[in-house]
Amino acid sequence: MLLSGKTRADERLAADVHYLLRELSFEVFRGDRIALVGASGAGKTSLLRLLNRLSEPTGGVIYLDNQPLPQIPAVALRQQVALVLQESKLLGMTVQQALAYPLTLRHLDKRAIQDRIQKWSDRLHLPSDWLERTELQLSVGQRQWVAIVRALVAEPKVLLLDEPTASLDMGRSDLLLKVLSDVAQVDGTTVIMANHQLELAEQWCDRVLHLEQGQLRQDLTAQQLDWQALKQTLVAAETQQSEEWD
Ligand SMILES: Nc1ncnc2c1ncn2[C@@H]1O[C@H](COP(=O)(O)OP(=O)(O)OP(=O)(O)O)[C@@H](O)[C@H]1O
Repeated sequence: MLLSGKTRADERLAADVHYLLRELSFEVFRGDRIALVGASGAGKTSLLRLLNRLSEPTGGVIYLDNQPLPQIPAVALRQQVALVLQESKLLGMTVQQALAYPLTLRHLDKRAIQDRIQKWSDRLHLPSDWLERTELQLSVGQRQWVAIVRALVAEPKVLLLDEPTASLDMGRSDLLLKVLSDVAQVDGTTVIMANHQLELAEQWCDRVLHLEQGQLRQDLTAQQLDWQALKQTLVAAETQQSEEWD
């Protein structure tokens, strides 16, 4: 997957236009485990939304396997690039229906759908008594877990996660990071995870994209990155923001 080109301000409009993301250019590869980090408001969610075409860029092009995203039909794109947002909805479906939905869109037969759901429910220790529940009968963390299972059931090429551990307890966070490592290393899935919890990012990722005010400040391997300096930069940016908000 490649995001290239520059979202440049039209000079006439420059004074009026505020770009959420600017001059971003990077390429990600099969099996990458990428932590997307940055202070609150840096543009992490906006970038994830662009990568699965929930939003459109005002300039520049995003490619998946050399194909510009707008040339890929929406259903085909969503099968290849799955996004788990911070607050996921099951859209009135039961958990079972929500897990089956992306697979029915692919016209898999009932048996194959059930096998796939069973496989990922086992890998992610999804309790079977959740399957008949609706989102009203799930806690925020449980809903988040179902959304993660739903994304994995689809077995996408690229998995995008926005703060997936924010509502999870430590046991589930650890299990998630282990499964995400496995899908990247064994299945070749590219995983991009926005995460405020740097200690989790550090133990899991092999590469870091650091956004600052909508621009890519660092694109480094986990080994190259100075984690202590990154932490200080993020704390300073968030302190400055909270002073501005007060
Ligand atoms: N729909 C929108 N319209 C206008 N501005 C928006 C919209 N969505 C987000 N923003 C602004 O874009 C900037 C980036 O927001 P974004 O949610 O991408 O940041 P983030 O890095 O994910 O933050 P957080 O860590 O708090 O989730 C912020 O200044 C935000 O206020």
